[in-house]
Amino acid sequence: MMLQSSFLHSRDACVFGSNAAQIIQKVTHKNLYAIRIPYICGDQKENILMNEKAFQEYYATGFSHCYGCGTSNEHGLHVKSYWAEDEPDVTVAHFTPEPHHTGGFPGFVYGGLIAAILDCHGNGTAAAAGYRHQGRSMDTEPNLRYVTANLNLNFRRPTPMGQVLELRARIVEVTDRKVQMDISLVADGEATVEGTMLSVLLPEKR
Ligand SMILES: CC(C)(COP(=O)(O)OP(=O)(O)OC[C@H]1O[C@@H](n2cnc3c(N)ncnc32)[C@H](O)[C@@H]1OP(=O)(O)O)[C@@H](O)C(=O)NCCC(=O)NCCSC(=O)Cc1ccccc1
Repeated sequence: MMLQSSFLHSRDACVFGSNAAQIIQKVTHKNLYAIRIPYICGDQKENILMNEKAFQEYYATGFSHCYGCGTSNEHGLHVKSYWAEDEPDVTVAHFTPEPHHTGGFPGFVYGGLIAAILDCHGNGTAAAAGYRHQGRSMDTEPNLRYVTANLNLNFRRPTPMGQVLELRARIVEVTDRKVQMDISLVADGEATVEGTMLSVLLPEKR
């Protein structure tokens, strides 16, 4: 089977065996940063993860306990963000809500959870954008730490449970201190939540 990049984007694709191995090879060879992990099924998923580090996995230990995205928080949501494959200023993360993440509206996701995961995706994106702005990779010192200064969300329609949700951020402006983004949450190919976010770089001493 020919490996097409569109294949990697196909929403419900489930890749097994040699196809998954081919994808891993391609990822390693081209050093791609964004593969849609939820579209890969089975044990091979772990192999893909090993080849690609999420923005949050670069956070310094002292900053890795965030409830939304900290790799060291065993009770956390573990949002993991990556550069999108074909859009240089766009990042993506995927999140599958658990049954207890529902809101008061049965069958739909709790809005506060949506805000939390978009917030973490936005701050991860800001960090990645900040390093890129400084022309260095995320594993170099000093660490750049961004916090939310402003988060505006419009909940356009209810977000359904029981499926992988895509979190997206588009970088609008990067300065030495701030990263402005458009953010959205996509379910079933449709944006259910859209908004903007401003992340501000914390001074090193904080
Ligand atoms: C640090 C700061 C955000 C900014 O204060 P300072 O350091 O004194 O800096 P200063 O005020 O000089 O502003 C700098 C620039 O920014 C601009 N600007 C600022 N605000 C706004 C605004 N609202 N709207 C628009 N613009 C605004 C301001 O005009 C200026 O622009 P300029 O350079 O002149 O063009 C402070 O207000 C704060 O600590 N807030 C609490 C943050 C917090 O607790 N967040 C939640 C916890 S984080 C979390 O949970 C998520 C997470 C997940 C995963 C991983 C990581 C995190």
